[in-house]
Amino acid sequence: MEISIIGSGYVGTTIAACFAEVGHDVVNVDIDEDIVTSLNDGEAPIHEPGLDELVEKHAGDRLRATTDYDAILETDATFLALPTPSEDDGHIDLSIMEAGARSVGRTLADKEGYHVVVTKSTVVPTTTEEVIAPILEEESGLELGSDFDVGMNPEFLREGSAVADFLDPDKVVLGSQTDRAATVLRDVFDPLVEQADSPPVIETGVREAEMIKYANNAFLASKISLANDLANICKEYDIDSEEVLDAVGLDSRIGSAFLGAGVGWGGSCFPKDVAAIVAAARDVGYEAKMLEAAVEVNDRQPVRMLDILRDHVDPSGARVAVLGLAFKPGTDDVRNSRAIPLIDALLDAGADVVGYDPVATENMRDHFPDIDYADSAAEALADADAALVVTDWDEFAALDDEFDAMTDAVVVDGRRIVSRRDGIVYESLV
Ligand SMILES: NC(=O)c1ccc[n+]([C@@H]2O[C@H](COP(=O)([O-])OP(=O)(O)OC[C@H]3O[C@@H](n4cnc5c(N)ncnc54)[C@H](O)[C@@H]3O)[C@@H](O)[C@H]2O)c1
Ligand SMILES: O=c1ccn([C@@H]2O[C@H](COP(=O)(O)OP(=O)(O)O[C@H]3O[C@H](CO)[C@@H](O)[C@H](O)[C@H]3O)[C@@H](O)[C@H]2O)c(=O)[nH]1
Repeated sequence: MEISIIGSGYVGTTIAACFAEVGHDVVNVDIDEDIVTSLNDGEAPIHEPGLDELVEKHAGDRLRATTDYDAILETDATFLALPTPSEDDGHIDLSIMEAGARSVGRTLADKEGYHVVVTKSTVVPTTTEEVIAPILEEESGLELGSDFDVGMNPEFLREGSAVADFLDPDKVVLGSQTDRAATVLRDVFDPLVEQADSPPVIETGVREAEMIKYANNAFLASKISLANDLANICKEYDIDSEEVLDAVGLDSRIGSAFLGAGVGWGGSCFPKDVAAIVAAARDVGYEAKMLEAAVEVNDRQPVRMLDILRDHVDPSGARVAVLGLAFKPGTDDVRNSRAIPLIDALLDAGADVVGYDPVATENMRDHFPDIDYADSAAEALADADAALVVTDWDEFAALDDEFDAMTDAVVVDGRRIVSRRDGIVYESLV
């Protein structure tokens, strides 16, 4: 099939390369010339394991990129993989989606034959039908339901394992309003589903597909917050929370995934998506109490971490090493990293902060240009009065003699990853 994808970031590039891998002809449309050039040169514009190989393999053949929206005219379906950030009050900001839909609509005015426009981005329920579809109709002059249809196909990939997640999904969700659109979506996903050993395919309505994505992320984020709530209780009783949560996870009704207690969830999705569905629910008259509590628990974890630090060291004037700046290991992404509220609070308290991350230092410099950055964990720890471990990079598990170079070896571990205990003041957050 001929597929066009609007937006070539984490999601757009990954799905383009993977669709090409399963045999489709794909064109990426992005407003960023550098991204387009990089893709056409066979280089992935983002860092994801396995993506470089796929882009190199298919660029110039089944995969190409352009800034020209006219490219969508030669395709059967267009996926919108554009950002859906948060407004200050947590509501979803649809301005980029609306701009993309306007460009697609204007272009489709020249389309001969049927077309399906599929929302791939995470959008609150009714957005595709009540915001995107009317823009497409207005700009194209075409009729929804006969000249074209809309669909919704939420994405569940994780950063750091995006290619593997997309090619081998737990499920595929296809939301459509008409049989004709459902057939096109099925044709797009059939080759992927076949090679992925037939994961469940959920054919549903458009707003149901939109809601499944939020329910998924809200559930996972809440599961972590519940684990953190329970782990905080364990801490007060001096009970090993890992032992408790490992045992709880063995119940097949609960499962062990996403019970990793610690300093909480960050990243480009959980915080904005939980905030967006809470705000959307409020707009339709529902107070999402559980989700509000999940956010509250998450916001409190960094505060608890600093309280533990204060039990041992006065941060004012102290040199504090922050180990781990990325929102999770395996990525250089620092969006909503738990390191950000921690560093903010340390600076407010008058600490002298030195950060270290194996790959995310340059991205964190944009947030905190004035703190020190070390080239290794050893360098960060040298002469520090305390260390906060924020990201569970494997290399932090192996730290040992490096702690001996600290002035006061106070270590507060936000991810229960450090194994050294002797000769240091070690406190786990949970
Ligand atoms: N990142 C993830 O892990 C992930 C996973 C699942 C779902 N999502 C959702 O997917 C959507 C996209 O997220 P992302 O992380 O890929 O975003 P991103 O910021 O990495 O990429 C978006 C791309 O869109 C381009 N763009 C912006 N305006 C454009 C326009 N008018 N026309 C063409 N291109 C334009 C940008 O240049 C950029 O390359 C969001 O709704 C997000 O919530 C993200
Ligand atoms: O047991 C756990 C698991 C994760 N985290 C934290 O949770 C955050 C998110 O981690 P993860 O879900 O692995 O990364 P993302 O790439 O943000 O992926 C999430 O967000 C994506 C965008 O919507 C979805 O597609 C994915 O399914 C969903 O897992 C990170 O800060 C992790 O440190 C924990 O604290 N404990």
